[in-house]
Amino acid sequence: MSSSMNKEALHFGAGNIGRGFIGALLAESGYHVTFADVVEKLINALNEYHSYTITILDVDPEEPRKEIRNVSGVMSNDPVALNKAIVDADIITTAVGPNVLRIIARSLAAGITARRKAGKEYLNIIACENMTGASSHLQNEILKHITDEEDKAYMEEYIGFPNCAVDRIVPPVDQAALGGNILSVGVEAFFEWIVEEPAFKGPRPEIKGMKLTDNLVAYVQRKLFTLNCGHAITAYLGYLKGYQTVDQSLKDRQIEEVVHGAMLESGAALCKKHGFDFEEHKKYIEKIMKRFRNPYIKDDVARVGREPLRKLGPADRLVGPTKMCLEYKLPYRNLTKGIAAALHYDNPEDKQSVEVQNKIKEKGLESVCEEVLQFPRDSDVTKQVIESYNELKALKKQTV
Ligand SMILES: NC(=O)C1=CN([C@@H]2O[C@H](COP(=O)(O)OP(=O)(O)OC[C@H]3O[C@@H](n4cnc5c(N)ncnc54)[C@H](O)[C@@H]3O)[C@@H](O)[C@H]2O)C=CC1
Ligand SMILES: O=P(O)(O)OC[C@H]1O[C@](O)(CO)[C@@H](O)[C@@H]1O
Repeated sequence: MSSSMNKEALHFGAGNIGRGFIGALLAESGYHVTFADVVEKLINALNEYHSYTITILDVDPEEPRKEIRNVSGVMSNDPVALNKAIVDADIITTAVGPNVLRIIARSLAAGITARRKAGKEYLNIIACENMTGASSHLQNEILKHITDEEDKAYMEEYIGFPNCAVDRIVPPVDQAALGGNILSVGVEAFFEWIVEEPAFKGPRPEIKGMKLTDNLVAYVQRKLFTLNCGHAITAYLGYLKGYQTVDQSLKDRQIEEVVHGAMLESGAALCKKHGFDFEEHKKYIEKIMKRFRNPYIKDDVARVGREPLRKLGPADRLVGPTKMCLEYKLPYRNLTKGIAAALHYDNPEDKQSVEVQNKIKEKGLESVCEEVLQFPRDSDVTKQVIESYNELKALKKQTV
């Protein structure tokens, strides 16, 4: 560690979660936070103001605004400055999106070599993304760039990659309406950051709001298969019916029923798999429904539904819980409706949506179920998805 008075954190991704959640917790825990990003105006603003404002978008927040101080920025594509930040860091976190982890891995590999040469010891790198095993994935990507045996041994001994679950809704906001600047961010009051304790190397960092667990997979799946699952289904059904935001979509009883039903279905499987108490889990679902309805958060269905190809992946928020239901022979009718709605998601501004639509046109729905969802042809689950897909065609015609 640099010194107990001057702890250094490097956070990749000065976006919504970076500024509104993880970077903020690190700064509030006494770290100087360097944000690495590719957006020059964000980095310039961080280096000009060294602070920014967080507004809590919620009913009666205890503290409506917070000033986050002791922050700066570095361009992620400036190898010299970034390398120095990696060498100086006591902790590194990311919130860049799962697809970008592969890109930052090269710089992290170079930084790890530089740390070894500088005689630095323990470092933990925590990827805070909506993805199961994001830090392990980053570790594998970094290892692809580490060829020197000494570096490999050093990484094994000194660099930890604890996986985590991150939960806080941080949508893009109208920064002018918040009375702020380009760095201003609006967040819901709720947050949960749960990190895999056994994977840390060296002393555990003390970070306000970070909870440690030795059963991380259970918490990642609980969050991904409940909050993100329900959120995605709301977004895809909402888009199909012509709604703009999550809260508008949930005022539609038809949508609300499917979303709630899907979360109960995934919940039954999660309780079987991980031993959560079902009554407690139902309360968790109700709290999430309340968070989705937060009138102060205008979350665009296009943001929540972004990148449907990723969201339709076999371990992700829609297919993942459906497979879990299949494993325990539990019903999954609402989940397949959600999958079908995602397969209908036709937004020309979203590259992955265009890709999915083209695949369906070129190869047919059944092949897409096999290739993307990895459901066997002729299986009951594929039949249910196709049936729901055809039912939703009618819904599409009665757009509001
Ligand atoms: N916004 C939310 O409510 C939540 C998001 N997440 C997850 O957090 C991650 C980030 O999401 P958001 O903050 O919403 O996205 P965002 O788009 O607001 O932020 C991502 C940031 O990463 C930056 N970036 C892209 N390439 C980069 C690179 N090579 N080096 C450094 N920075 C780079 C972008 O310029 C952007 O500022 C995603 O994995 C998301 O699933 C998780 C929980 C909540
Ligand atoms: O960030 P992703 O994985 O694209 O998905 C969006 C989801 O992530 C969140 O931004 C945070 O969990 C939710 O608001 C939403 O369900």
